[in-house]
Amino acid sequence: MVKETLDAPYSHYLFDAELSQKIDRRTIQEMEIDGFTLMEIAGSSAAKALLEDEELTHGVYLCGKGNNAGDALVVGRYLLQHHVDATIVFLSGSDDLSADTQKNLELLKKFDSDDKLTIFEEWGPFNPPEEFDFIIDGMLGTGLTSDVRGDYTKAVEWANRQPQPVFAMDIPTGLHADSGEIMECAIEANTTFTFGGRKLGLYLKDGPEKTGTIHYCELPFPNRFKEDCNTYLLDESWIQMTSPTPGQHKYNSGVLYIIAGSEGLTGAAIMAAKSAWAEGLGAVILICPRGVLSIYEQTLPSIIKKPVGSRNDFHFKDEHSGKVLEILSEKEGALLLGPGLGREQSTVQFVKGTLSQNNKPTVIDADGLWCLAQLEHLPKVNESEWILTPHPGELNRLVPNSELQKDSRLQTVREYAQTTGVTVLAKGLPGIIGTPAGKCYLTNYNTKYFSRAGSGDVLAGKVGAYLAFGQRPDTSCAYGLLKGKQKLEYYLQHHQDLPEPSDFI
Ligand SMILES: NC(=O)C1=CN([C@@H]2O[C@H](COP(=O)(O)OP(=O)(O)OC[C@H]3O[C@@H](n4cnc5c(N)ncnc54)[C@H](O)[C@@H]3O)[C@@H](O)[C@H]2O)[C@@H](O)CC1
Ligand SMILES: [K+]
Repeated sequence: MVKETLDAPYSHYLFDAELSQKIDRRTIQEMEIDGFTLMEIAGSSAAKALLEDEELTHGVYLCGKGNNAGDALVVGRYLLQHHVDATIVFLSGSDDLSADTQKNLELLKKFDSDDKLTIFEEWGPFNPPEEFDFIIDGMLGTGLTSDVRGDYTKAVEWANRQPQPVFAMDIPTGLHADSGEIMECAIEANTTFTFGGRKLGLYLKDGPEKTGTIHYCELPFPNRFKEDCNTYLLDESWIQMTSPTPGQHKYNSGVLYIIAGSEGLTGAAIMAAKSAWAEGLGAVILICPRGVLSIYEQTLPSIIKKPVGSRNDFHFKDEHSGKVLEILSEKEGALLLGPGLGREQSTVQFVKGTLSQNNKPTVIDADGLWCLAQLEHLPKVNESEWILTPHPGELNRLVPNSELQKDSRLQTVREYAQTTGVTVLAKGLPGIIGTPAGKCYLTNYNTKYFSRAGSGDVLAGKVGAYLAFGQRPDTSCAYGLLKGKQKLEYYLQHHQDLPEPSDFI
């Protein structure tokens, strides 16, 4: 199986406000495409999409005084040409608009030949038209620098109360473009048209609750200006999962060793093993304490079982490391360690002893992560490739001082992956993959279904399977996440109730 790379298309690059502004500036200066032209392209693409999808008759345009308002005015002009009335409300007056926005206001007035345009210079006297069928949010975009206050708050609250759909320019007003944080209040958009590059804040924290459908509109930014970007959106539009070609001998198509399970926690090992096996591996080899072997004999007929220790061993102990390393050395392949290991001190020592002499590409999940958090250093052989799959609580335990960075899970994941040289798959909304090279990939779907006990074991099994097929760590994480999404969507299409973790296998 050819190793895939995770090269996102430019449409899936995620920009923070600084990068957006920098690329705008460079395009204007070095490409000599002026800001007015960029605004024209932004607004006209949003207008075109609106005209294709909606039957519109009258819009209320809420405008600030920056370029975000300019985008809204361009939309207004195009729609006016299609006989859609416009009521414009300026929240900070129209005296000191940005230059391109001012120019667009003049232009809009010239296009109004039959009194289809009404303008309010401030919020106070604004009187909504008797009938209107949509609202355009052009109040604040990437230029938001502080909490939303005063008339802006009133306008946001008014818009959110209306039954009519709200279409946001670039990013819903009040949502921070970098963090996805709500700055006191934020527009709840039905659709967000995001220009030139998707804004990070659309996908982080409160973002997904506020944006509605995200519509990306391209601007003529040269690709080379985007190379500073190091965060990308992961979705199935650009990652086609290649299925493995089964090898001639069954061990040719991938071997995954699993070190998991202890008394009372054998379910985790069973879920992980079944999940990995379902991906079509040549062999899944479950290494277990001999005391729990009989449970697996009954439940995992297709899985090879390799017990260690005595019949009285119900969890992994320090002294099992030697035998386990011997088993691991028998075949090429990958390793998944962690689900259901338990938290005995002797297990922590076992994990340390085993990992410090293991060269296999390795996924570490659940109790495996708990054990790592008890150790002063990661017991990692220098060149070995590791994937850690923490949920938010596990991430906090793993990363020293992560309290300080609690506000930015993205930053925590990026820094941890870079400084430790491991790939991190952080579960949560969004799911984040962080690579040793400092790149991050975000998911854009709701992962709440995966937080039920058992789902993490299934995900770890999938990620381990792709690693065993020879995929790179970042690609293995992406495949695991997207496989989960596919299974979830299929389940929700065919059932009324919530999926069980086993439905993701
Ligand atoms: N060439 C460009 O720069 C392009 C910019 N575009 C649009 O322009 C936007 C960025 O424009 P700007 O940089 O002018 O910024 P904005 O239009 O987002 O807002 C900036 C203005 O809002 C004020 N402001 C900031 N925080 C506030 C708050 N909490 N309450 C009230 N007022 C506040 C600022 O003082 C400033 O006057 C993008 O989001 C995008 O919509 C697009 O037209 C594409 C091209
Ligand atoms: K906006």
